[in-house]
Amino acid sequence: MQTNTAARALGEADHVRQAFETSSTQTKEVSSDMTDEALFGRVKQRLKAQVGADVYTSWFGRLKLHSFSKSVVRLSVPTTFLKSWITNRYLDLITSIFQAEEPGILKVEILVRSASRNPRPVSAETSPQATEAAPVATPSASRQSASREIGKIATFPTAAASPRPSAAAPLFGSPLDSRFTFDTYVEGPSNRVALAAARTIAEAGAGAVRFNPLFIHSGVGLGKTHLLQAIANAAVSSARAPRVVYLTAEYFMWRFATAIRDNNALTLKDSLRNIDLLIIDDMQFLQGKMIQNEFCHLLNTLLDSAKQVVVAADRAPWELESLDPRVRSRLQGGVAIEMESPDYEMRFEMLKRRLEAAQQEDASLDIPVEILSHVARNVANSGRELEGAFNQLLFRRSFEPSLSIERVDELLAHLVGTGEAKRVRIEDIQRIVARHYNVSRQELVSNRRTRVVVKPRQIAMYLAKTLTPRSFPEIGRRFGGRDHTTVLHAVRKIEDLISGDSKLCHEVELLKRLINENNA
Ligand SMILES: Nc1ncnc2c1ncn2[C@@H]1O[C@H](COP(=O)(O)OP(=O)(O)OP(=O)(O)O)[C@@H](O)[C@H]1O
Repeated sequence: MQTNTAARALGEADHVRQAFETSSTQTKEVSSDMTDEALFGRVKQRLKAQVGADVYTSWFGRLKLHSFSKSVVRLSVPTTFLKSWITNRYLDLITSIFQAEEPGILKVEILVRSASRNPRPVSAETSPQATEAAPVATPSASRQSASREIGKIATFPTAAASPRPSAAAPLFGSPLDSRFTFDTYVEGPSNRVALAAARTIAEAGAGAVRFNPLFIHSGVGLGKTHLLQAIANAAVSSARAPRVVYLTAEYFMWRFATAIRDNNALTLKDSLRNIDLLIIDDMQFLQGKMIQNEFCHLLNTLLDSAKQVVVAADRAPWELESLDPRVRSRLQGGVAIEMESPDYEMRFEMLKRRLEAAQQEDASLDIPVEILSHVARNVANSGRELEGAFNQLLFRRSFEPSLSIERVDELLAHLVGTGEAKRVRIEDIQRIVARHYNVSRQELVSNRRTRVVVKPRQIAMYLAKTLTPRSFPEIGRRFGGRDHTTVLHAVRKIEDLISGDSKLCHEVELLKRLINENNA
């Protein structure tokens, strides 16, 4: 019985399995005489012919070829939103076009450009040896380096960074990084509620379920993994010794696909049902009908037997459109908490703590407080960028002992450039759209429902979603306290209109240009 199920599952989960076997799969090599760009050019032509010029311009105009290795093609786009939009709606089509052009291609991946351009710098704190000691078989390094997982040291060890394993380990799953604890987590207004919920769960005894599931969401690099691992680290080292499993969604998929292939899915399912605390990171990456089905069963079993589940993703549960509706609905049944960007005080504190940790290993290390403060003021996007800035400074100071503020600016220009000052702001979008349609910004965020205001408002919401990393609820708040479903509706409506109305499509493209120029 298990064999039959597994055989069926194997067929359905094939794409997942293949994704994780890039290094060992015997696949036909892509012909060497074919230039990658030429192939990509042909794929774009076919794609345009299939979806029409307007849709193509709206969604694929900024699609670029990132890399081409054996059977995997990686494409890049500038925003997470575009990535998820294209992945959810067009990835199958793009894959089939690539395969029609070149049958050796097994998989197409979409990456977010900024993440692939700025891999996390090698930390002074990481040891190269540790990268050799991956505790479990892992997906190929090439997949990791190309994915948004860059810098996620606590999940899959990569060549760029590796975790410091915890002394206490969870049952199985992704390794925990011992540095990701509540003690090293900086608290502030943007994460206070999430942190309180996380502490409560880590401290609760078995069965003392409070918020179930707890769903934490935020933009990239804002501390979700750190918080999730802090829960796991605290729980596994507590006297109660609950059975804890921490997994990224990708690791969950890989474990399942491997278990199905090896005919031991039942054992895996049994071991997962017998736990006290399940923590899943990067939920947005859970794919595949069969795998989602298995996840749904697991979720139901754990929730129904009052076992705690904690999930994190880069967006709210109701925005996880690629998820099976049953999974989404169970995830929505708990408590969802959004974390926002850290403020200056939090950023300064994060840098200070990093310096203190580095000084414990080398007391001679020092970075003047005015430089820390300057960096905290200017590198404003995320904890990950701050970490990159800090490592850069530490590295530089070993051979440039007296760094001036100007030199710091020079060294960190790439990070400052992506900071809040240069990021597209919702206020600018509202101002530019309002001016274009001859309405006031106040009207855009007001309750007025006349046609002359509704359409520009919907366009502004659509642009806010496509040009900024803000979530639907956050955009709703910035548009006069509207509900997230109103924003979702506006984005869908404008997308539909654009695909059938070339005049509107040009208008929106023009607005995008104006906003980007304003921001240049
Ligand atoms: N509040 C915080 N206190 C201390 N460190 C933080 C905090 N927030 C983020 N960081 C640090 O920033 C880096 C990135 O954080 P983390 O990987 O947890 O982000 P994430 O939200 O999971 O990112 P992604 O969306 O890419 O999965 C980590 O080194 C983490 O320790």
